[in-house]
Amino acid sequence: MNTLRVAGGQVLRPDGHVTESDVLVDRDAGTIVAVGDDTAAGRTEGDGEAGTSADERPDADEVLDADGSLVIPGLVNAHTHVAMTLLRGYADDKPLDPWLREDIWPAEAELTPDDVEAGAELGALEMIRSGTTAFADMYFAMDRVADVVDRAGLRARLGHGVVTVGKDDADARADIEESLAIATELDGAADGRIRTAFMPHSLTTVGEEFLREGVAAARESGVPIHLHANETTDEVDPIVDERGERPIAYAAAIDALGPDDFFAHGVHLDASEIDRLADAGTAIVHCPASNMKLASGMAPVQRLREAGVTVALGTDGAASNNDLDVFDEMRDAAMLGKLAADDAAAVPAEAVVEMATAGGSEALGLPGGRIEPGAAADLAVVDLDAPHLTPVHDPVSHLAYATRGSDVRHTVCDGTVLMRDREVLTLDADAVQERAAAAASDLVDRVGDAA
Ligand SMILES: N[C@@H](CCSC[C@H]1O[C@@H](n2cnc3c(=O)[nH]cnc32)[C@H](O)[C@@H]1O)C(=O)O
Ligand SMILES: [Zn+2]
Repeated sequence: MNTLRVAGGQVLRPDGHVTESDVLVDRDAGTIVAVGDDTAAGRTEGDGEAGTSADERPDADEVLDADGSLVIPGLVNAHTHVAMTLLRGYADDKPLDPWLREDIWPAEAELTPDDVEAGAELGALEMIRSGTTAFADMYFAMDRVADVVDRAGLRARLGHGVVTVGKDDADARADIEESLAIATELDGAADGRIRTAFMPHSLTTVGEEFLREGVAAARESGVPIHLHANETTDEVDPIVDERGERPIAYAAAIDALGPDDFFAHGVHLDASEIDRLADAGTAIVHCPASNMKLASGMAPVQRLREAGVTVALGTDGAASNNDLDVFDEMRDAAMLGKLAADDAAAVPAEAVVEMATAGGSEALGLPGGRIEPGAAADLAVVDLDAPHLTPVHDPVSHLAYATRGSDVRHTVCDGTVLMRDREVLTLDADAVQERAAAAASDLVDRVGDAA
């Protein structure tokens, strides 16, 4: 067996407890084979090594030193538009609708596939650096994004975002076809690390007949559905006015509410919608930073979780966040969840850590999210040796409230080390940053010329 040992750290186990353990990984299979309790005998279960220091354990083909560190499942960013890193800080301080129409969509109209690739590379770099190993992406030029995911070594669920409002029937249909085609073509790419979804942008930006057609085709090929739902009152009210039903009821009526589907935001949900989501098994991806920045509102996270809805976390695009750091998202989710519930006990530390790990994997239907034998070897190793992480009364508290993405020292996905001692191995960090900055500056020039 070709092995990787993550040695000498404290490990976050699926039950939320932390133990001093090594994690042994089968690099070829990309899975965890053993998690040892470094108890009196100092042995690693299933591996039989004595409790010696990392350097003295020659049995593994590769060793990652996790001394003084916390080993956690790689984080899951369950909703983003990763190439929007190019638009980070481009347009701020506006509500969703004018922000999209006046600033973002005109800029995206000038984006080339090369730009999308440059932005996706920058996003991949940022995610690896901050311990994220899996993400869901809704954008365009997705073949380029898939290529970046493959090279970067990440895991992803990818889809082409469809918008039909303002388009004639032929263009609208072409956008739907593109999303369905991409979902078929890219599924299983990057040695199976890439899965796909049909991704209509939202229930208001895609017309009903197109939604029905696309969803029916997606169901036929077994492809899950991802869309923005109940993000703002501007989006909910017209559906209620025109149809006399809430958005989640509408989603159910067009067969878009299934157990493998995952909806972003879910800010403005009433009790009947929460029940419907729970009954259908559709997950909600909570994006607290984006919801605060665009003043969209506060998602009822505590109520969703109590109802049994799977809740994951997403950053949304870097233009509405403005970073891809899931540690920030955990803290924001906890803070905002308490404020929304008017209860400091709501959305506690364990809940946000679960949402960022197992909840994310479950929502996306991707492996990972748990450190246990047989699970995918997707890991982040957090360096606890920092003033803002001292002392360590409770590591889970630190993950939710004090850790930053820059505290991650190693990142592993599918058994491959993507970052070792803060050096990203799969991407040339300097080149990626330079290329993205140049692409963004050219883009702004082109948008200016087009205006
Ligand atoms: N094929 C579509 C592309 C849609 S991709 C997904 C879209 O979601 C947009 N987006 C980013 N953040 C948000 C958000 O918070 N809510 C709704 N849309 C967003 C993003 O800018 C992008 O235009 C077209 O022809 O325009
Ligand atoms: Zn979004």
